Amino acid sequence: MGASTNSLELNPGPVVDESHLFDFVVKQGNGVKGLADSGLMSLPRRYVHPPGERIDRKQVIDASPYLGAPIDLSMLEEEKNKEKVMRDLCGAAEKLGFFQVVNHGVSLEVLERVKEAVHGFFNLPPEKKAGYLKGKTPCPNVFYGTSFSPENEESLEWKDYLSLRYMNDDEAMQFWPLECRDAALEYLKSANKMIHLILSTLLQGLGEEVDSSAVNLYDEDKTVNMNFYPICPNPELTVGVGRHSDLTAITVLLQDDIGGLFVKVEDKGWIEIPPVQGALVINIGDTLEILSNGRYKSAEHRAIASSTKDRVSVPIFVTPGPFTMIGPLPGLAEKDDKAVIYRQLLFGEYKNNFFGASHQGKKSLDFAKI
Ligand SMILES: O=C(O)CCC(=O)C(=O)O
Ligand SMILES: [Fe+2]
Repeated sequence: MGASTNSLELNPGPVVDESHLFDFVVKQGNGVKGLADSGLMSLPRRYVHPPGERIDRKQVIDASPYLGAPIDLSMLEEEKNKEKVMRDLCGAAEKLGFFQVVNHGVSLEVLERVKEAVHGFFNLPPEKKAGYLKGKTPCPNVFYGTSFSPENEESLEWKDYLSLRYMNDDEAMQFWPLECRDAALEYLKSANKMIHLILSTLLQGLGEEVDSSAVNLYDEDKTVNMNFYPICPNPELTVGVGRHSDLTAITVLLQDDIGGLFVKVEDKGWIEIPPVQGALVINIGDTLEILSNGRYKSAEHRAIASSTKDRVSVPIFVTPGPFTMIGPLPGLAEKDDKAVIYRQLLFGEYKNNFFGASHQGKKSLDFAKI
């Protein structure tokens, strides 16, 4: 390893100089990948999370009572099966807020290519990735980073990411890193139809007051994130991504075959979403919980790194544009015989608040509560 990529003196052991570590990982852009590559034997203290925040696999409960079989989306096009599939999708959104889908229109080849592209980008030399750090990146919709909000976090997360917000083809062709550009665009474009279909189905499930064309408002903005969780010396002491809910309407998540994604079942415990070859994970985000006045659940989830392999995941975050108002849809509270629990606010306000704090479970939703 050259001196330029490893300015950190890594004595194996849990304590390394704190400010030097932060500079090396966050500011210089070496990321946790840089730490992992430096031959670290044990987890630096800054990555150790309090015991209650760690994922103890022994405490994970059986998923089968809560997570159904992957839903076959092609059946939405068959008259005789349509009603049942709609009920399955809306039921999963109401109960767990997480489900898996198959026959979703994104081919296996596209899924494989995008996972490979994540490895391609994160295996670049650190100085190349650092060119995309916030403050250096030539395009504000394309940035590379580590953890979630390092400046606001007591304990850091064992994850690097590249965020690609789609505005138009010209911008993507010019600014998305070559190592992953085409694969990410192909993935996003082939997922668009499915995203629209799932969101319209979920909005229709909220009742006839909802005009299904409203879906265009809520899937206007899409960001592909490439998450990279390098091999970790002590994954049981840290988190890859801490307990959080997404700010989205829905998130489409591709995970690789390593596993390590956990979802909270309220009052019961945590289940693991098992990797299923060719399936995509869909989860409800805060926006849809707010629009549905709490009927659909934005589920708390988290992920863990592996001690033997680099793990990748590729979420597509589907959100309204910043100037779209979000709030419980008209008539819904009366229909569900419930009080109105969320206020009306601009999605942009919600987003600013969301990214201004560290991951703390579903606390993000408090900002929209009445
Ligand atoms: O890596 C995963 O499986 C989950 C990632 C995630 O929750 C996120 O990026 O919001
Ligand atoms: Fe998430």
